[in-house]
Amino acid sequence: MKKTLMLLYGIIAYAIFFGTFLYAVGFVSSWFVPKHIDSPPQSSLGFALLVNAGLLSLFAIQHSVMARPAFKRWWTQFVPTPIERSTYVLLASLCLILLFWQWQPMGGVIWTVESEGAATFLKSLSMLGFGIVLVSTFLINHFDLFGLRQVWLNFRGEKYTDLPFRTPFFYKYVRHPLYLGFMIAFWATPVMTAAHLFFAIMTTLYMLTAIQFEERDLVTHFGVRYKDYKRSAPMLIPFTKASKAKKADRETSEVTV
Ligand SMILES: C[S@@+](CC[C@H](N)C(=O)[O-])C[C@H]1O[C@@H](n2cnc3c(N)ncnc32)[C@H](O)[C@@H]1O
Repeated sequence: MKKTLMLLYGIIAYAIFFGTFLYAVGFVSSWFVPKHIDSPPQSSLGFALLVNAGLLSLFAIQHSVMARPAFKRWWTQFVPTPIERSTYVLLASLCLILLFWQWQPMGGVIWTVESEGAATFLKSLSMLGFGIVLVSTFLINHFDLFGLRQVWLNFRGEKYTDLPFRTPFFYKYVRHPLYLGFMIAFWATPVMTAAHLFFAIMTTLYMLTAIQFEERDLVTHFGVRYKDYKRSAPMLIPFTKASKAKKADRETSEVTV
């Protein structure tokens, strides 16, 4: 019974996540959804900046703090391990739903691309970005990232096994294709408003920070394989050299010699 309830919880959390992801596409692209990033402004610029910064920070803190191994060790004293990831996914979705609901549009256009061809190109690029995000989750393991694998294994009475280190497809070219996909999706727009620009800057800064924490954990978890990967694949921009990692490595070996 308990296992069935956990499976149900995982499925509901996943469904809420998936709906939130679809809404996010509409929210950022100002398509189809009742409230989007550039809905008509209702408050002063100062108030809007304050509220939006708060909403984005809440998501960033939830997403980063709850993903750290130390937090997970502490938290699983209270939350059963099989539903830890589903709960993380559910809380992240709730933070995003709050953001969509309370977002304060700002008005003010920073740039507009007049050419119809260029505008279509930018819109398509943004969709491609979201596509890269979705494909990347499947390259790592979509059902594990969103908690379904954990509740399914638990339901079947099977032991959870950690995901192996993998570098399929996009991961051969960059170490963080999922974040790169989001950056493309958020920056590629024919009409860049103040609200959209603020969203793009804040989320990009957040992802650049999150990468630092994530890579520290990945080096601890995968050891030398991830260190080698940092030397061979660039962080975000394909076909650039992973020079920073090389330099850091050189400095480490100079210190240890
Ligand atoms: C939300 S995903 C983002 C992955 C990556 N930062 C990206 O942008 O594509 C985060 C999870 O992916 C896992 N992960 C990241 N790179 C990986 C790799 N090369 N092989 C296996 N798991 C990986 C980490 O354990 C982390 O829990």
